[in-house]
Amino acid sequence: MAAEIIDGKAFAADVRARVAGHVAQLKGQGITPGLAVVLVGEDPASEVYVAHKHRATVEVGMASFEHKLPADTSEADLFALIDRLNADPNVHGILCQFPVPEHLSERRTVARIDPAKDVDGLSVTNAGLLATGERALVSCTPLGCLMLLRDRLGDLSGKEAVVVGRSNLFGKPMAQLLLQENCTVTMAHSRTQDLPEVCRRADILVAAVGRAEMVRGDWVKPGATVIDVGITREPHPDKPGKTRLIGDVHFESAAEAAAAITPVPGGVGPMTIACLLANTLTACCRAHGMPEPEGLTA
Ligand SMILES: NC(=O)C1=CN([C@@H]2O[C@H](COP(=O)(O)OP(=O)(O)OC[C@H]3O[C@@H](n4cnc5c(N)ncnc54)[C@H](OP(=O)(O)O)[C@@H]3O)[C@@H](O)[C@H]2O)C=CC1
Ligand SMILES: Nc1nc(=O)c2c([nH]1)NC[C@@H]1CN(c3ccc(C(=O)N[C@@H](CCC(=O)O)C(=O)O)cc3)C=[N+]21
Repeated sequence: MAAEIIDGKAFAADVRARVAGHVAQLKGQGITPGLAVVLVGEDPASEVYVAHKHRATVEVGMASFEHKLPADTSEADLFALIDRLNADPNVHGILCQFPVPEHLSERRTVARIDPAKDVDGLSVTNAGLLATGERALVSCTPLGCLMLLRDRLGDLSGKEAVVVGRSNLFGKPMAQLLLQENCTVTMAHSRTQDLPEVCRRADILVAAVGRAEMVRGDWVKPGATVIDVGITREPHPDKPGKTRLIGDVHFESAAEAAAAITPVPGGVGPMTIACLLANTLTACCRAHGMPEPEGLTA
């Protein structure tokens, strides 16, 4: 294997430590950043993520507000909670865990959240601010990927970047961030013709599709940096009853060609939660008219 493995877990720990330092300072001034996480229904995977987020929030010294609502919660009741959180000065960030039950709409839910507290960066306002190059709250996973890329490559100007996947949560904001860094950006998706050939152009290859091991080693340009965002959970081949996580990239073969690659787990995933905390800190600083934390925004 040739590639260096990008340790997202260690990098995320560093981000969280930096966030904790800022939080301690703010607390000295009587301000405690607060994050509210809303979970509707009882999806087991979501429960695990929400528990992770709660622990990480408390660990950096922030206030964590967890709101678990039953699966049959009406839109009116969900919106009433969001309205209360929007108005609560102790809450600086609001995240509604997705997916929400069928009878609710993610789009309408996101639209209800005050854009200044939209730490997922999903609102039309934040997406528009990012696209026009203005100060936004940026979706946590792309922000985490950008931090890893800057750390590894420094200046990204002129690099060929290919983003596979075009979701509002990841692909689109990732492409916007790379464009802002002066990359030449290609967005690929399910209708892209000859995806392997498109991927082979990339100095920076980012895969966020949700198809286990789709990106093969011969899709990777020698020396490229490969960021694997995809997460597929499947039964563990050796441990009955257990599951394991698989990325969108076939790790062994891609690592032969790449100069650097993120693993799954331990790559992008931990950065998502670290950046959620960073965004909450950023939203808190903005709410109080204070300077933003350096190195923790886009
Ligand atoms: N590590 C982390 O923190 C996070 C991980 N994820 C993971 O990233 C993955 C993507 O998430 P998300 O963006 O929300 O997913 P979506 O399902 O919203 O989007 C998937 C994208 O992949 C494209 N796609 C599907 N099949 C193919 C194919 N055969 N070839 C090329 N492109 C294809 C789709 O194209 P089209 O638009 O044409 O349908 C779509 O744009 C998932 O595995 C998810 O679990 C997501 C968020 C955070
Ligand atoms: N409103 C909303 N915003 C999100 O950002 C959001 C969401 N809903 N719903 C679900 C997806 C998925 N997601 C992940 C977060 C952390 C890890 C993570 O920490 N992964 C670890 C492994 C964790 C494990 O072992 O299960 C890793 O890759 O190393 C993964 C995925 C955020 N999402």
